[in-house]
Amino acid sequence: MDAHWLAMPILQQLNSGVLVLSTDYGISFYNQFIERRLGVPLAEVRHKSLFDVFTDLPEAWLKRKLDSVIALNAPTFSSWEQRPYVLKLPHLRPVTGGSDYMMQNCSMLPLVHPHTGETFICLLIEDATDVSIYQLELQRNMQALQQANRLDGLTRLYNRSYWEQLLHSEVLRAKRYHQPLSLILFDLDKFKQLNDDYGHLGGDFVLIELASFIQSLLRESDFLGRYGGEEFGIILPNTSQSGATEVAERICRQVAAHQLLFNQRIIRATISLGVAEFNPHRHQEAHDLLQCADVALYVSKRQGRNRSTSYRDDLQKVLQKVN
Ligand SMILES: Nc1nc2c(ncn2[C@@H]2O[C@H](COP(=O)(O)OP(=O)(O)OP(=O)(O)O)[C@@H](O)[C@H]2O)c(=O)[nH]1
Repeated sequence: MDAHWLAMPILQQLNSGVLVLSTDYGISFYNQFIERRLGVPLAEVRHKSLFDVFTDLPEAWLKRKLDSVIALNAPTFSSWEQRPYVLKLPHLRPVTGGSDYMMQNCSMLPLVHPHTGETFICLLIEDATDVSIYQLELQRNMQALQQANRLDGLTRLYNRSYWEQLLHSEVLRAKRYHQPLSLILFDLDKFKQLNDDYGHLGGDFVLIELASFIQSLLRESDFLGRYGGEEFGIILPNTSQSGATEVAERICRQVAAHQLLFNQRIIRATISLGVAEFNPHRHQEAHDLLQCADVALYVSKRQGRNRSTSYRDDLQKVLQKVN
């Protein structure tokens, strides 16, 4: 069977765009897929330059691509992920949730006329709008899920496992670049009593409010996380022990002065804090730093609470005295 008569109807019905160019970028043909979206009949633009008919074409990039198709006599491809579209065409969908223009995969193929030997370039335009929308939606969901996995459900601070990962990375960074790194651990004082006085909801309220209050006192480069029930940690990159001690004392004062209103009752909470600096000569890993901050926090508790203690080697002796 002679199949030539099939070509044109199929070309016109295709659910992809077909655009044929001469080597000087003149339009020789486009099918109905492109004609419908462009809104210009082919007869009006035949032989006109592609760059005069389609606005906003990436001219330099596209000319390089088209010239290479001719020079190498080999096809080339551009995906929507590299460049959202080549031809600026509407996507004809009522709702996309994304761009107003059709996302495109575009193949560029060399063609040679069988009788005249003349060379042409064919652009095959595949509508990738649906795929791009699903993919972007998927990426957004993945990011939201990843973010949710990192956060503590009650306070929306970093949860323990993610905060520990951050601490681990910061310890590696401090070791590698010889930068100071400090850690503050703090714990709400007499929180059991607070829960008894105001109920578990009152306790939760205090945790949520103090988390956001303390977050507001920190630099954006510090990492505040919920370490346990009413215990929290702050990683302070690029901060020496004296700097971290100042931060801890300021937080301690401001928390004690902060009034929380719960069910028309004023709650005053205090915290105890322990500060330690990473010491690359004595600490192997994050765990060693955590231990020092924990000892300092313990001393704050034993010495009466609502205070901050900086780690020193003789703290163990201090503890023995207090005990
Ligand atoms: N409301 C509430 N309470 C919590 C949460 N997590 C832990 N707690 C409570 O926090 C209290 C901690 O009590 P303790 O470890 O005895 O310490 P404390 O009463 O704060 O005493 P000190 O730490 O010695 O000042 C316990 O009663 C826990 O039930 C939470 O998410 N919400």
